[in-house]
Amino acid sequence: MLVTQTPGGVMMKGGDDSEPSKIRPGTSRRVLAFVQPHRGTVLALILVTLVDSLVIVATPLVLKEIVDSGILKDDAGVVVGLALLVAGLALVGSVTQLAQSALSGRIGQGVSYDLRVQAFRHVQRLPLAFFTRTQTGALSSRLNTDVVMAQQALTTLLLSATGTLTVVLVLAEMFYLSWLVSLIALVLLPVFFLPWMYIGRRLQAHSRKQMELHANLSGTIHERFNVQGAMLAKLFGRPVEELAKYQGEAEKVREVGVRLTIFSRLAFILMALLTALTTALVYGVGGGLVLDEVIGLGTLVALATLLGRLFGPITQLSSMQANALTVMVSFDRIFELLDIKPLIEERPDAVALPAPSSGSAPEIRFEQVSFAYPRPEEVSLASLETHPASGDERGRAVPEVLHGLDFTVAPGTLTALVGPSGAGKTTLTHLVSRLYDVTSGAVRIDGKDVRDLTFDSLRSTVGVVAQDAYLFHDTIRANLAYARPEATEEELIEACVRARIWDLIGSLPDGLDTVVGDRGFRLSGGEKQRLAVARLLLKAPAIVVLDEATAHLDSASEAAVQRALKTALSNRTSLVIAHRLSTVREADQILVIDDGKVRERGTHEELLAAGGLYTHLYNTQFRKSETQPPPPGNGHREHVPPQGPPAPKIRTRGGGMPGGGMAGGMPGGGMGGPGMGGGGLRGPRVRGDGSS
Ligand SMILES: Nc1ncnc2c1ncn2[C@@H]1O[C@H](COP(=O)(O)OP(=O)(O)OP(=O)(O)O)[C@@H](O)[C@H]1O
Repeated sequence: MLVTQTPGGVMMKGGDDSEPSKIRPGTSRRVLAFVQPHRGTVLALILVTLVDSLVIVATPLVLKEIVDSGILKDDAGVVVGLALLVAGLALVGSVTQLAQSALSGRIGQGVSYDLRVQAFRHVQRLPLAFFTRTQTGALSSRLNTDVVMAQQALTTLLLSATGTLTVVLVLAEMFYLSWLVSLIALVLLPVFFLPWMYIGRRLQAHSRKQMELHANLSGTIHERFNVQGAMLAKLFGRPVEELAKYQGEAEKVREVGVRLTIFSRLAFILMALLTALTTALVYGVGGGLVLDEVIGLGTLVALATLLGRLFGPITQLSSMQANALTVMVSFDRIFELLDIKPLIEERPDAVALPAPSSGSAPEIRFEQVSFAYPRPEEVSLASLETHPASGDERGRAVPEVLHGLDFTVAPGTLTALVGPSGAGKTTLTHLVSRLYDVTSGAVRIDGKDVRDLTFDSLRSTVGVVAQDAYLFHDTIRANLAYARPEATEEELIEACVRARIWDLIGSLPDGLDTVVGDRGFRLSGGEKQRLAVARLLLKAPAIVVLDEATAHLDSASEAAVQRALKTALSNRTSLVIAHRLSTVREADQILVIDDGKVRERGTHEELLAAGGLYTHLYNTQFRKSETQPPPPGNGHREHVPPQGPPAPKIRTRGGGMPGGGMAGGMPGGGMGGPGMGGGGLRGPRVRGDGSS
């Protein structure tokens, strides 16, 4: 282990094939803070080691007495009595050794548990921007490999530190018995010490390398063999090249594994050889001293026994420095993660948003909102990015994506966002749920800046349905209950009925207990979105942010999704990134976003009449999204009522009836199916519907 002092800390290089790591100042203090809660166990470990060391030094003394006072004096009683004592000491020694392992394990595992939990809690608090830059494999390696390394090195370090006590006591006893034989016994130690140090370093470097390689392998498997990765690889991948790359990595694992085995065995052989050679030397020289009657036979036996207990702890001492540095490096890599400041935090004086009174919905207000995505160095670690932002990028100013947005979404109304790709629509919606915070200006809900609200109240007020709904690899029930764990079976079913997905779930052999597959891939796009709507309905937020699916669903599925969404949006304030004509026609307000600004605003008719960017978008995008009448439902798809002529646009106030029957959640009712107007998202609005 090469250690260099640098102005900013200590550099450690663990061998040719391991990267040098810089330990930042203050790391040892932080490591000690983690050990501090376990100081009682550390004390117990020291006490147990003391008992063990006493047993180790007592046994040779008893053996000496067996020889000198028993065997040489022909006293069978002494021989038997002392032999029983040796057996008793051996038993005590076994118990203390077991206790030593248990205690050092408890400390090491306890510290790694604290570290793991603290790191997980911290990563949970990091903003979305962190996850957009970080490679999951690198993060999981930091949370697993480094924690394991820290734990293993800390456990070994504790054992070797307490082992010092044994070395001191054994050496003291050896010199007390015969300083001459003891000196001779230690003569070979320096010869073996250097190879030992070398082997220790290689062992450590190789085991670190092996952990990194395993992390790489599991990263590759995770990326290539999740359902989306597998699909991409099947469609575009080059299996031969990919296999060759994997083989290359697996080969490195094999090579490092072989070297690890050889070096571990070498360490063992070296130690056995040293003990054997020293024993030979001690008997050779000590035997002569016995013949010359300088020392007694019992003393020689005691010395030879002590030798066997000396080299183990000495070997551990030789790797103490390396272990201490591994502890520091591993901890420091986790501290680095813990030191990323969560950009988006709940203020200490945050207030809960009062729940809207029944039948009312909150207002959303964007007040001169400008936004730039955070700079890489504010949100992530270069070492966790697959292709770390270059030094240039990390220092550079980031361009503003949204500029001075100023608009209001009135309570209970639907605002549709339209605009060219990359205009900033998704970014804008992220500011409502605080996935990002504004750079200047404010987003307010019922007059309150979202940054002043508690996370809990914001989460329960704002519900989001993304374009590609994410589902955990779990049962439908677990995925739904994620929104509201306390939901009853009846509530789950009701949400599914209202989201137009119960027909499907009810027809599955396992019903709600069906596993949806990785990321919900066993469901169609439309089914997944309806499941996401059911999840939203269970959560029952007062504000809905929705990104309409652009993917082409078949028309029956499309109709079902539209009607599910209609239920989801009724009586709620909604901000919808619109991709369908039916949605923009139904919207109370359309905001045309272009280059991060609101270019035009108004209703569908007003904007068409103005003949600006909206008219262009209408001609190029929305007209195309008009859906054809759906075919009759089948098997998995729910029944869709026959399509009538496009229904006139119906506006209702105060929960009026026409066409808005969907809000009640009854399948099949509604505004005459999907398509222009009739398939719109609007259910009955309670208030604030100000259009003609
Ligand atoms: N995480 C991010 N970090 C940095 N820039 C981003 C990030 N996400 C989006 N951008 C940039 O912000 C701008 C607005 O993107 P946004 O996704 O909001 O557009 P959009 O209008 O929703 O587009 P689309 O309709 O194609 O989804 C784009 O220039 C995009 O490249």
